[in-house]
Amino acid sequence: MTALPLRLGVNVDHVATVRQARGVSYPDPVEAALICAQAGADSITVHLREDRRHIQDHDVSRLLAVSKIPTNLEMAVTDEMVGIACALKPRYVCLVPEKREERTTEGGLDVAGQLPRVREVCARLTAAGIEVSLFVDPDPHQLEACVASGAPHLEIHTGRYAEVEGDARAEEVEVIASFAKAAHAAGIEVHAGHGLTLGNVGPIARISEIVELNIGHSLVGRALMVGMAEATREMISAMRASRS
Ligand SMILES: CC(=O)[C@@H](O)[C@H](O)COP(=O)(O)O
Ligand SMILES: NCC(=O)COP(=O)(O)O
Repeated sequence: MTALPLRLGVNVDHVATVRQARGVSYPDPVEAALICAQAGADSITVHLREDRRHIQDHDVSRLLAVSKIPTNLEMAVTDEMVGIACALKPRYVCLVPEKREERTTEGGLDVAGQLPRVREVCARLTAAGIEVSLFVDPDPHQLEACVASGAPHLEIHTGRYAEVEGDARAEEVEVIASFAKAAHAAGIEVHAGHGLTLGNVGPIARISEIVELNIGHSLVGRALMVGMAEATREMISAMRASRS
């Protein structure tokens, strides 16, 4: 299959993590988002966690007011978050699982285990004009449920891929590639993200059915060394080099 274009969504959560460490007003994730857009990012991801450990409600509103590229709001499947999304109307919402005590998102959303609820939330968000994505592990059982949910997009959780090495990593690429192919064949737009870095993005960027990567922690870390614009440009180059 001819490779579809590959977009970069930059997740600016951890710019806010540095700000929240001191409870001050800087660094500003919205300012970072504008720099990423200028450097070629296609969208901005922010994860409004229930515990508000990094991104705050006002960050999402300010981002939506000033960003010229789409916002992808990651959020848990709760009534509070659905209310916020329906009021703010980002272009995209990605439904993710959340545990208060976790350091980061540990797995994909169990869509199959709560299909009626996910379907109802997808319908409410869609009625508000929002395109919904589901953050899932590359498990065929979850794909069936994603199709049944009515969500037009899904994002493959690449956390396991990022954690393992050697043969296990090569196997994980196979699992992700066949899941992406099946999801694309089922008419779902396929995204991927979590734990991706300049060093490991290549094999994932090479999967032709994946059209968007959402990358945050490693890119923000790299930006401490080279700046947000350069870190964004470096990632776009690495993605394009693997795609061609
Ligand atoms: C859902 C996901 O994979 C990322 O957005 C990640 O959750 C970033 O936020 P945290 O680092 O707070 O987990
Ligand atoms: N959905 C994944 C994301 O937005 C970024 O994850 P990470 O690069 O911060 O691990």
